[in-house]
Amino acid sequence: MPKPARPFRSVLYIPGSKERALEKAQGLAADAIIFDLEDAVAPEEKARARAVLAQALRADYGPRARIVRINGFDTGWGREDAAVFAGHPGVDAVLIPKVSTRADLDAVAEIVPGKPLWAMMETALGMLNAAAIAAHPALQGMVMGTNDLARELGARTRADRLPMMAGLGLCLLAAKAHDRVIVDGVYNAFKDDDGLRAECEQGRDMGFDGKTLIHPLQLEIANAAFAPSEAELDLARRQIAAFDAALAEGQAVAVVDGRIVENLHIVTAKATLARADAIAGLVV
Ligand SMILES: CC(C)(COP(=O)(O)OP(=O)(O)OC[C@H]1O[C@@H](n2cnc3c(N)ncnc32)[C@H](O)[C@@H]1OP(=O)(O)O)[C@@H](O)C(=O)NCCC(=O)NCCSC(=O)C[C@H](O)C(=O)O
Ligand SMILES: [Mg+2]
Repeated sequence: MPKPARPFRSVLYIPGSKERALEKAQGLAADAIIFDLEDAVAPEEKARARAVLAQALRADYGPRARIVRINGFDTGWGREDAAVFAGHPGVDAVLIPKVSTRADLDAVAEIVPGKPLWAMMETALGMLNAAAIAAHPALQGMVMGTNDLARELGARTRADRLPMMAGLGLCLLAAKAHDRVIVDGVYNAFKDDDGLRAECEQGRDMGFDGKTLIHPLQLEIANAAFAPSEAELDLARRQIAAFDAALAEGQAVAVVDGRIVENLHIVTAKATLARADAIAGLVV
């Protein structure tokens, strides 16, 4: 499934059972919303949340991408979740939790034919199978589930996320190799702005498209971190101008700010400008 050109800087989870939050999200500056039926919904609330969400998704969420996280097929709810949202016009994609193998995607694709699939990458086996998962023809995006991954690894929370690096790296490589969207895991301390900012910057440096979030307070920081900065845009424009001038003189290399600029840097520069245009095109 080709990667959409739209931005995914901020991807906000909303429990499918919380009517007030579902309504509030129609006015929030999130690039995408994950409507959650899995971990954020208590077992006794699962059936009600499914019905509430099916109704809520008839509302206008504007340009925000609408992704429904269903329960796993190893639970009593997953298949019914998939069936209810398969043909729902308010659903852009279905997110499958704890994807470990390509067969996990096949099972859901059978019930939601034609709907783009997203995969929660949060099991040790999923990390090892990331390339095969990313190659699935129905897959559009990957979401890091760093809480579940930490649990499986028995890892401790560290500000530098060292225990996560192998998994994050494997999934990034897989997503990039197959041109899929990939968004980073959540930052649990939702009132800690400095911690969130640092983790967003780290994710941006690594190449993630954006970050999953759990609270509206986190939107502004993620939107800023995953958008090109003014300095990046200025550099991109100057690189393109300098390279065009070099080409006009029969040269394949220009120099900007003491660094060489070749065709491959122009690809990045143009992608930076395109990302800014896509963000500007969002009216939220
Ligand atoms: C974390 C929360 C439980 C906090 O809830 P609450 O105490 O109600 O927050 P506030 O009072 O500060 O809320 C202020 C207003 O904002 C709205 N709100 C809160 N959260 C959201 C949200 N996520 N989306 C939209 N709107 C939201 C409230 O309704 C208030 O509105 P108003 O009444 O107008 O003032 C809560 O934020 C929450 O439930 N967050 C989501 C938790 C969640 O989805 N968890 C599951 C995903 S994380 C995960 O599973 C990752 C992965 O799988 C892994 O393994 O890592
Ligand atoms: Mg999880």
